[in-house]
Amino acid sequence: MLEDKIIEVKNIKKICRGKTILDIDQFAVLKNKFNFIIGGNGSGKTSLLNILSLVEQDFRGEIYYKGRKINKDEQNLALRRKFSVIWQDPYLYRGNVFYNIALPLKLRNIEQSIIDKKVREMAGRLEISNLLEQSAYTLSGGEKQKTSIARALISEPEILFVDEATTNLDEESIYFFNSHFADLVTDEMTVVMVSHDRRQIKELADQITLLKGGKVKTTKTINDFNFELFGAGIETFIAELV
Ligand SMILES: Nc1ncnc2c1ncn2[C@@H]1O[C@H](COP(=O)(O)OP(=O)(O)OP(=O)(O)O)[C@@H](O)[C@H]1O
Repeated sequence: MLEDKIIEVKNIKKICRGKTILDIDQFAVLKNKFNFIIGGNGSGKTSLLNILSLVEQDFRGEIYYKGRKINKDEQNLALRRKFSVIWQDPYLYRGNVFYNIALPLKLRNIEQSIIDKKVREMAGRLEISNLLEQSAYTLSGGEKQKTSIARALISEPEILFVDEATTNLDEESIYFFNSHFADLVTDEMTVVMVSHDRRQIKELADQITLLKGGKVKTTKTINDFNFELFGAGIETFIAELV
């Protein structure tokens, strides 16, 4: 059966200062799945994530949302509000943790009593309830990342983009992220994740796309990997790729 494509790009070319950093004929994000983008340093993972999440609209080629072509010259605010991004280096705003988590709901004009309830609920799930009144600037790296995850999830995005969220975290925080992340994401959510973490890939991935030199080297669903590598195990295969 054909998988549902929620985002698709075709004939993508991204050139920076005369250097082609992305050159992709076709790539699709599968709906309600964990889509992993992997590859070595400088292979174009973040550049592709920025295009898929509409953070970057300056590129050659077409991008489609549920089969409908997106006009890159427009702001596409309504569509962007359906997306959330978790960055490698969390960017937090001046103000306390509550303010930071609540912001996406405020921007959507949600009633204050509902905001209070949702923020407390989300903070509880990420085990940062005790930090709600603390200034975001005084948080540790792990606490900052948890706050940014809470902020990304609070608006219940249709697509969650994650760019190497655990790279700067210590072992304990990585363990927390890996063991809680699948539960924080709802079944209706689509996830696009750039990651080097083999455990994450092994435990979460539905589709894996390998980039090399700005090109898609391979895209496969996890079932195809299992079929092809029966006996070898996905871990061995991923080890050779990243
Ligand atoms: N604005 C820019 N100007 C010039 N070169 C750029 C620009 N943005 C990205 N690049 C280059 O494009 C290539 C791909 O970068 P990108 O950040 O997408 O790679 P990546 O796979 O995410 O790498 P990493 O794993 O190191 O984060 C790199 O060689 C990078 O130096």
